[in-house]
Amino acid sequence: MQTNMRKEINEIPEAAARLLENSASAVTAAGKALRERDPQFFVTVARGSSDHAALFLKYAIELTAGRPVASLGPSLASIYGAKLKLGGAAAIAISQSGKSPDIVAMAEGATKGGAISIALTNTLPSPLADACTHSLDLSAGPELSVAATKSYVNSIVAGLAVLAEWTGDSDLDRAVKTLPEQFAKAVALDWSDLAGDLKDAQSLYVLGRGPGLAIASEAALKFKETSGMHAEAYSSAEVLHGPVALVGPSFPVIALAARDAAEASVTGMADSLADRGAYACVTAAGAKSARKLPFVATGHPITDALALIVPFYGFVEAWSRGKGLDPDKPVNLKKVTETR
Ligand SMILES: O=P(O)(O)OC[C@H]1O[C@](O)(CO)[C@@H](O)[C@@H]1O
Repeated sequence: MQTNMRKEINEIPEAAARLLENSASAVTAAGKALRERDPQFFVTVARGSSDHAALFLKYAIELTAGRPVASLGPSLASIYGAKLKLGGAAAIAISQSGKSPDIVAMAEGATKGGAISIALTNTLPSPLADACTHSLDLSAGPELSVAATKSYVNSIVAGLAVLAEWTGDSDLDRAVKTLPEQFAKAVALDWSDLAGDLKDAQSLYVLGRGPGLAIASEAALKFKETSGMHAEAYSSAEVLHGPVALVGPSFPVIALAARDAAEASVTGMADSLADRGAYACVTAAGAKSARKLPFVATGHPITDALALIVPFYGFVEAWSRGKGLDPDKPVNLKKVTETR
């Protein structure tokens, strides 16, 4: 019998298509509000997979719109009661459930502080949607597996749709609209060869750059959640500032290169680690020494990174089962994590 996680990975293409269809008017409204406000900077409010979606959108906004984006620690509002001055800013709050108290408190604080605030949530109505000036229904459908998959992908698709609408970036808009078909190709990719390569590892790094770092962060979290595998995400530049000392034959590296300006540097990093005797693999056709992982080239530098998570999800779900674990029920976790 298929796990819920596997079923939900298979649903990613249709969930993205449903989101794009259902959210058209909310995307238009949020884009219009951003054009009117012309925010000089953004803040994000999110935790876990949603925070990795926020990191992806941070790079996408900075690269596309040239506005800096900062991640807020929710304790600023929920514990410290800090009053942030966010006039002239926009806030993006992301949560599948829309109800973790600290996320809601921080989103409320951002709205009260003067930000135009956009909730990206799979649950409407929800306290998070109520706390924000705008909300978008992620339309991912019920997500029963504790490990988020389709809601993570749809959080990013929703944010990119708003970004394209706000900035009038027609290339990005076209790329977002083709995502359901790109995801359908990505669902069919097979990374199962990795299982044998990683079997002796106790720990590993997932590397990326730009939007790919957000995908690497999400992949590292999923290794921990579903497979009891210690994994950390690093920028392929940051890892050189110390952490690379741990890499070796039994401390592998998975490098997630997208077809963007960072492709050569991420691939070069994977090749140089492989040349030094480490196990390294990379999503790049031009890799010389690192093992090549298959990927879908979406034709747009930002959506290209997003498509990388789909075959990874498929791999990690199977790997978890192969270890005798249930990826739907990670140890010590519940579907809705409420923090304060
Ligand atoms: O101060 P808090 O609420 O514990 O949150 C800190 C965390 O919040 C984030 O900024 C967003 O989740 C993380 O990067 C950081 O670790």
